[in-house]
Amino acid sequence: MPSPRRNVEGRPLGASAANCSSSVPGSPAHGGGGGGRFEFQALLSGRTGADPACARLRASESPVHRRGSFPLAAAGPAPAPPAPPPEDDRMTLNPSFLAIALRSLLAIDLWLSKKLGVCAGESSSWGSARPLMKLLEISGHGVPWLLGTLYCLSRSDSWAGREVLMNLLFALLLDLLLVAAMKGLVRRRRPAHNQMDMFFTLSVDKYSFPSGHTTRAALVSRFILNHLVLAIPLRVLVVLWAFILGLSRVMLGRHNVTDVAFGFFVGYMQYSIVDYFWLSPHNAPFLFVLWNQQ
Ligand SMILES: CC(C)=CCC/C(C)=C/CC/C(C)=C/CC/C(C)=C/COP(=O)(O)O
Repeated sequence: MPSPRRNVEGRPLGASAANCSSSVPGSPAHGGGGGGRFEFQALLSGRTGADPACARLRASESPVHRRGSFPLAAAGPAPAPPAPPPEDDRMTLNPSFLAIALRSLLAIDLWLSKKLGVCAGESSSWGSARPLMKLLEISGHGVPWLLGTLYCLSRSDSWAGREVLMNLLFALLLDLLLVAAMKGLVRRRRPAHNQMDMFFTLSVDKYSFPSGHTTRAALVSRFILNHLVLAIPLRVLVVLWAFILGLSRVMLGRHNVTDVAFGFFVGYMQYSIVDYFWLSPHNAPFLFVLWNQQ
């Protein structure tokens, strides 16, 4: 004897639902094999069927409604539960499409990051390039940038130079603060193939999203390009440095690709913040007077 149709929870489907001959692919009547498939197909086709009664029945089989878990094939005719309009369904189904897209992106991210992590260890395929990558790492570290800026500020004898350096210092501190906040909020672990042998880290640096080196590289390079008069080859070099530094984070196995991509975006936007709140002797005279008294 053929076994009755069952929904994904294994409960037998009511005859009324199974009999709804549907033009909607993926519906149980279409042989779609369950509410999940129907949900995805409905999402793609953007319609729930011509017959409102059938649409209501199919909607009641969708996982959204299954959560309420009322048995469709309970003995005897049960009154149909009040179903929300199909528009509501589409609104609640959309997030699962987003979840599928995000999960796929994450899977590609992890796969690509592992493939690109060719300097993650001495025995990796590009392990001999690891010392060079670590040198690049130091070139984008917060400590040399902060100490270098403070040193230049102490040696600067022009107001214009001091103004630029003061804003660079502000930019570097803002970057440290924002990246620490984001890492603490997202708490994404570094890739499994990373060796935690980084020079001078903060406690949040056990997390990887976004890459602090990359935000700094994007911020500092945009800052330099906007405030230093440089010959074209040097400008190209600055952009290349930022790009290679970002790439080296993935090659060293420190980060996934999305940490670095988002890091570039964050660093770029941080410069816009710094530019908007640009400190000058007019809007922050106390800073410049304080510095003059040193
Ligand atoms: C010197 C002044 C004015 C202030 C010091 C402020 C301070 C606490 C500086 C700490 C600098 C620091 C340790 C930065 C961490 C850099 C780092 C390892 C980031 C991680 O980068 P990621 O690309 O791996 O995310």
